[in-house]
Amino acid sequence: MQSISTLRRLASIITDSVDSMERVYASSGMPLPSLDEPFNQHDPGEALRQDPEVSNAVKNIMAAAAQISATVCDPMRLVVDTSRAFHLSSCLLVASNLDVVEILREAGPKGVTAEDIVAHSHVNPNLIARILRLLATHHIFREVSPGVFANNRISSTLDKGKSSSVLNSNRADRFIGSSGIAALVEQSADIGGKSGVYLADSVVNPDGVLPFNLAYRTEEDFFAWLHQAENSYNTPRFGVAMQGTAATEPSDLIFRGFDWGLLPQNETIVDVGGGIGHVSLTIAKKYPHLRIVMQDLARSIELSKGYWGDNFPEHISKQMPIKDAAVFLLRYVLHNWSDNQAQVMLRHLRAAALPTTRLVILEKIVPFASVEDSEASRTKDIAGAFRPSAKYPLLPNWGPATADLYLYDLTMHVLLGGVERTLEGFWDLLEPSGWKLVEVHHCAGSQLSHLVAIPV
Ligand SMILES: C[S@@+](CC[C@H](N)C(=O)[O-])C[C@H]1O[C@@H](n2cnc3c(N)ncnc32)[C@H](O)[C@@H]1O
Repeated sequence: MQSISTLRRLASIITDSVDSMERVYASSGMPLPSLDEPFNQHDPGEALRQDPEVSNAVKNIMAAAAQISATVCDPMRLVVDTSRAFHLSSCLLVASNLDVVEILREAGPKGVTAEDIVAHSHVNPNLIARILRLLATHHIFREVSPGVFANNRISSTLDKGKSSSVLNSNRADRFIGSSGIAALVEQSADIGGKSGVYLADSVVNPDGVLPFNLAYRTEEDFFAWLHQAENSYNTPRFGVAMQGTAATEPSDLIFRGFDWGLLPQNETIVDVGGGIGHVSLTIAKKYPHLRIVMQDLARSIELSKGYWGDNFPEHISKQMPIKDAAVFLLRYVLHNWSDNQAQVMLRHLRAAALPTTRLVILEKIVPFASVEDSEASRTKDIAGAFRPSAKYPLLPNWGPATADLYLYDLTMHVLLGGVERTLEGFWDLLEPSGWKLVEVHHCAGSQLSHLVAIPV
């Protein structure tokens, strides 16, 4: 009985959420983007997903739909299907590697046969059809008629924006100028995927060797390995993949927390581990009165000079002082490292900080999958820290609607021994390193938060 009443409550969460989405879309005079049409990032209907009412409804629908499926399914089948979920990741990698999305874009909505998709390669068309069918079954691509495939809203996000012939003739530059989603997907499914299958071996490894090191038979850490000369394809792909992480976020996310505009003329922002510098470039374009200093490994700095040269040539910093920093910006940096390693870095930054320096961390803050007693937490007095949980019977963290947090967490672990932290985890990291967490900004429509710390 209880299961049926829970099922009804979940179903009504979905109905109520669809009603509120309908209201917002109708009052904005926009249709909801169709699953069957290619994704258009300039469609105002896509931007409307950032509306707080819509983003809340989306989370509720995703969480309730997944919970209904888990409630009604054959549990043995669900657990066996989950053990084979890695096929989805590797099929996505095949589709992206072979530029299937661009070939399908050129073919249009009627689609194209698997034979035509691989006409210029030695790839087996039957196998490609099976690979695309698995993806289409999960709403990535459409099988418009038997053996004929077309893009849909999900698959087309992989579009690198070039013709298939250009992509085919210059593989080295295939990600340059793209949104970064294909690079992110390939980095995740390729190096992340190969590493991930070693998790079980690594967990019981007596020397604690990480999955990445087992998979790639190397003793170097992921970044040192990535920057080796023989990985010249993977290094720029990683840089563009980081841009892809920004493409999955609201485009103004960097301006939805710490107020960069309050920094006086010529103040310095040090983009620590800034990669190609796509985040600080966004800040520099809006606030050209600020100085940006990039700090990263030599090869990343080289790539960042090319990227800034193309996008904002007059603003490239030629020097690397960090003693006068107004802000140390760390986006997706601390999560790469274990607590011990991250504390070493934070202590170095503390030693270089002025009393007025701010540490601005952009990372995901991981909630528990259970109810949290926020009043009992030592982080309860931090301004902006409170974040609501989903209401029963939904999982408090909205279940699979926030799965990216936990997928990132394990990605960081398998590659680097890194970790996505809870808010208390950040507190415990910062406090012994000489920093006090004073503000948190959770951003609507995003899992990425701004955490602001001051030197103590
Ligand atoms: C996950 S990426 C984040 C890049 C960028 N902050 C962003 O948000 O797109 C981590 C960055 O840390 C850099 N990194 C790794 N080890 C480093 C080191 N020892 N010194 C400086 N940077 C390092 C990597 O090259 C990479 O660009």
